Amino acid sequence: MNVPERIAVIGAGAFGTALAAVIAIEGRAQVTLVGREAALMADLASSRVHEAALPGIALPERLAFSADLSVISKAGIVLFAMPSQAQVEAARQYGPYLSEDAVVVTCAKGIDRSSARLLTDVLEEALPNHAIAVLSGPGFAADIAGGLPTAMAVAAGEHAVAERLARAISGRTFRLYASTDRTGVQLGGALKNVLAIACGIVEGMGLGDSARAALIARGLAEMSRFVEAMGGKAETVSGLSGLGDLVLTATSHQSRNLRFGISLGRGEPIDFSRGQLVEGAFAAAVASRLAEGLGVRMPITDAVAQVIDGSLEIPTAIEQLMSRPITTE
Ligand SMILES: NC(=O)C1=CN([C@@H]2O[C@H](COP(=O)(O)OP(=O)(O)OC[C@H]3O[C@@H](n4cnc5c(N)ncnc54)[C@H](OP(=O)(O)O)[C@@H]3O)[C@@H](O)[C@H]2O)C=CC1
Ligand SMILES: O=C(CO)COP(=O)(O)O
Repeated sequence: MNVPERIAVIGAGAFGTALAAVIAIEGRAQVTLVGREAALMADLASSRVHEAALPGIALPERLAFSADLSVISKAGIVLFAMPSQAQVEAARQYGPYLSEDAVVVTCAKGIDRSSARLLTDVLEEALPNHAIAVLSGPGFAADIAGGLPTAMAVAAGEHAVAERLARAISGRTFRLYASTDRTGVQLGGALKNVLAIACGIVEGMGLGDSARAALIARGLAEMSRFVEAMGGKAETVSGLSGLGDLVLTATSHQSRNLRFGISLGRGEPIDFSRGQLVEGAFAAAVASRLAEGLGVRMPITDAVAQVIDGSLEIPTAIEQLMSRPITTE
């Protein structure tokens, strides 16, 4: 008889809670959602609803909640579901509690800003004795937790590890595809957020759906160039964590990145105090800098980075994008 996997999901925000819930509901793995606020975890255990992160969605009875870090040491699979810029700190905080053979899976969509390195690289350096994987792809936390059909990719250095993760985490409504392209899978998630901001700007300015489609197609082209230059595979970009997530995030108002772009395009003040995480606002500048160093053209990402840092006005950005030299596709 197979022993059920023990899985710890660290980070009790929208995505961590959704992942923990969708894995727990299958009953094949023992899942604990680990948050850093003991009072919240106790409340979740009794109410079975995370009103702040996933309002109105019932969390399964089988899901355990804890703020006690010792539960991490019982897990063979540990998901890091906190934002990108908190992942390095998380490795420091939770590394000492990991069991010897635990696989760590980053579920964030971004690039480490302070080091300008991939999340899997910084995690590997911080946790050298652990296999580091990445889970990314199209899927809003509310859809996943609500039991709507969703599919994502999980990539590890070794195919057997990626397959083990895909089997342990997938269920009837949430399906994972195994990959060994960690670079492609994580950059797909990081870059689609930047492109979703660009699509939001276009929507906020009322430039039309044709402009959005052009941005998606040209954005995908620059994403492919960048992923290949960083050592990933162009074919990953045409999969779930590339085209799939780009189409979702660039078109759905559920996306925080798209909504952020819409506010920029309308010239509305941006209120970060509402606690809305906009990963693309962090990734734009670092991707743009990395691309420049690699000699890769990323005009849309560059423009988003400059609009966010205030060095480029939106009308000028659009004029620049439209007046680039005529080239082949
Ligand atoms: N929401 C979604 O639909 C999806 C999100 N993602 C990705 O998942 C990541 C997280 O996003 P999301 O869940 O939406 O964000 P939220 O803002 O909803 O939640 C982030 C959570 O991370 C917690 N956190 C931050 N730092 C730490 C830490 N050091 N240790 C433990 N917990 C920590 C926060 O805790 P506290 O409240 O205590 O600050 C908060 O609960 C992002 O990279 C996002 O791109 C991926 C797919 C879908
Ligand atoms: O990554 C997501 C869906 O796949 C969530 O997108 P936002 O972070 O823009 O809300």
